[in-house]
Amino acid sequence: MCKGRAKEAGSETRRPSSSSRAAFLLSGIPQSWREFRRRSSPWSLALAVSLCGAFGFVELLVSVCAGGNGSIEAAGRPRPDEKRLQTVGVMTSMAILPLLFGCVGIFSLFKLLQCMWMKASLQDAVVVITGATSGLGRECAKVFYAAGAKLVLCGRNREALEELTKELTASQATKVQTHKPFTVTFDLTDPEAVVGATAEILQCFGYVDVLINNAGVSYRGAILDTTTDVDKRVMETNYFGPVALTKALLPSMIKRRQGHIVAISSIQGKISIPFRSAYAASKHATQAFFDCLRAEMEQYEIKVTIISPGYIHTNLSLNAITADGSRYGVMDKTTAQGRMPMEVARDVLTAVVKKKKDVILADLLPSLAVYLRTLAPGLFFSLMAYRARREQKSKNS
Ligand SMILES: NC(=O)C1=CN([C@@H]2O[C@H](COP(=O)(O)OP(=O)(O)OC[C@H]3O[C@@H](n4cnc5c(N)ncnc54)[C@H](OP(=O)(O)O)[C@@H]3O)[C@@H](O)[C@H]2O)C=CC1
Ligand SMILES: CCCCCCCCCCCCCCCC(=O)OCC(=O)COP(=O)(O)O
Repeated sequence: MCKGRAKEAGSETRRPSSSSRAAFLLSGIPQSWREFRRRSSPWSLALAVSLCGAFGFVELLVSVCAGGNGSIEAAGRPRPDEKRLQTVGVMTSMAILPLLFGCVGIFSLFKLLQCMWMKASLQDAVVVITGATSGLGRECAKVFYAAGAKLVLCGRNREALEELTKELTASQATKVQTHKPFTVTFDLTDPEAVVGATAEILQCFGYVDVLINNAGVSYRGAILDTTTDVDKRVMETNYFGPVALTKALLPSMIKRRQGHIVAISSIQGKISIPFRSAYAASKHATQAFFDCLRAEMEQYEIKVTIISPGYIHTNLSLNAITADGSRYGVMDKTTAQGRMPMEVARDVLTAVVKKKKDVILADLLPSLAVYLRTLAPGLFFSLMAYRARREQKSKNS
């Protein structure tokens, strides 16, 4: 793609006509800035800013050493401490800008290096993503694909997985070497299917480096109205399925003494809110299981990351199941106002690369709620009871 892009840009600018040159000159600062940014790599920008800072700083030192002495001498014979004070004053007032430039430049260079290193560590890594047909899983597929990972995309809907594969291989917006993803279709609630799928997954590349347990379903309902079948279905999808898949893939990871298991949990794996009993229970169980797994797997050098996002703008509420097992089918306001799944997927990638153990990806209020639950449980429970009464009232009216 980079080659393709360079060609396009080259063909546009190789022989600019006088009218296009004039148009470029007249197009104003915003367009020129955009053009400048398009043509210059972030590396050269960061380097330029650092050099500006370094150059400014050196020039300042020279001028203070040379010019500073002259002016002080011309003004008579100042006392040595007066001279020192003047020099320090000039230095501090004039050094701020170049220092700032230097710091920004060095910070940008550091960030770019970090970004490069992060992406490089995923080059050719075998990454399995469950629930890749939709929402966060789909966006994870895009960011890991763009980082050069060898993907195994899992889901229940074969066509959706094939469509995603086509979309990924058609997009070439990456400089790294990419790989055509494999797809494995299975239902996480079917234990036999999970066993079969594990064999298929291992056949794709022979091993797995990263398993992202992302697939999940949410739930809306009052405990008193909810059938146990519904509780089981949510637990099977969000807990027993991912646990079975993880256990089935672990022996091959242990053999290689290498592997990384990721569980996409939820803020609701840390706090429970009313009318989400089955969902919150499944996510609390996820948190507990993968915390235990992390401890047990350390000796085999297998990493475990639990990610607990707040609301994300996906189909989760639409696909949620209700007390009687039917599809909820409503895009909740909280979901619609959630973070963009692409942003969250990037944070997932960062957490994987940095081998984080436990990550909360939520706004301030849900994050504070987690602390409130621990530090002042009584207050938290009262708030949740109030919330339950309020929601019940609005449902009844
Ligand atoms: N959206 C949000 O606000 C938040 C989401 N999360 C978590 O993020 C994860 C992804 O959800 P999100 O993208 O939001 O929701 P979506 O409903 O958009 O995606 C859910 C994915 O899970 C798959 N899935 C559901 N049931 C099964 C099953 N029985 N077997 C196999 N695959 C299944 C779906 O596949 P299919 O196409 O077959 O239905 C789909 O790909 C979930 O674990 C969710 O709990 C966490 C916090 C907040
Ligand atoms: C010190 C002051 C603290 C104030 C805390 C007040 C408590 C406010 C309660 C906030 C509750 C936040 C709930 C967040 C839930 C969430 O983010 O869930 C993520 C999901 O998994 C979404 O699934 P759903 O199906 O429920 O849409």
